[in-house]
Amino acid sequence: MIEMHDLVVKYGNRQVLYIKNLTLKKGEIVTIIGQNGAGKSTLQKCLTSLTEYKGVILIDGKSLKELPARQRAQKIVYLPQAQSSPAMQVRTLVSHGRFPYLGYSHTLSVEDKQIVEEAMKATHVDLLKDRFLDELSLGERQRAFLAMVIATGSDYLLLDEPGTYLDLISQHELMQILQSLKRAGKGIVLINHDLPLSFSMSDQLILLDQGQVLQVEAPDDFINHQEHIRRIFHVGMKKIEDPSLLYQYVIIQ
Ligand SMILES: Nc1ncnc2c1ncn2[C@@H]1O[C@H](COP(=O)(O)OP(=O)(O)OP(=O)(O)O)[C@@H](O)[C@H]1O
Repeated sequence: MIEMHDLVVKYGNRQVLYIKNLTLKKGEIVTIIGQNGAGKSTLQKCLTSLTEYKGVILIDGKSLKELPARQRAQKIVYLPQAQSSPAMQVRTLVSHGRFPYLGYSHTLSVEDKQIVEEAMKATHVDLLKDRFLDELSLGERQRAFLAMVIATGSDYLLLDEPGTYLDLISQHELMQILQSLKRAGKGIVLINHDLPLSFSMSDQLILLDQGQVLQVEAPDDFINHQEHIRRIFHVGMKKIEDPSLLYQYVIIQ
């Protein structure tokens, strides 16, 4: 479980995040929604110590600030929205996911190699493993970074718009991968601007506005209390229980 108490982030004198209390659980997909600049990425960055913060973040009962880097990396991994493309092959990038587990020799064990292979298969980059990242399409590169994140085996995966650049089929496959990681007990924390998708695949939604949590509820409860959604996004949401629909939630006027 990730617990946050009195979390404050300031850039200069400007406070961009204040969270009184918030809990994220394992075995759930939680999506952070909100307008541009609401503080979604800042919240994810705090959880991996990429941004300085005041307050308390506990990961499975241990203070994030006191967790050694290696243990932190085994617990929690963050995939930002935009990545650079280091001059390396796909297989090398994905192997980096195993770094927190390597000994002094920095060599991958048979098990590490198997985990890397499985992660590449899951995101369909196994056929691209010898290719260099800067020679890949944006969607192929995104899938390679997702494979690296999966290869970490971390308990919590923080993904900022993981579907960016993915075609429709790859997006759908990504959702299935995330659902299976959730079933395996991982805590998945997403940022997503696609409301129907966020509502359809999440156990909980966190609505952020101007750096503060306005609402934390399951999608069906958001449907029943959607004043904040309407004010912020100027649209409403509706659930349509039709099994032929890919997403059971749609945007309405
Ligand atoms: N390094 C920084 N220095 C100063 N201000 C920053 C910095 N990073 C973010 N901010 C500001 O903090 C606020 C929250 O930014 P954040 O990136 O968390 O928003 P977001 O909800 O993820 O937005 P988006 O949907 O556009 O990605 C914004 O007002 C942004 O301008």
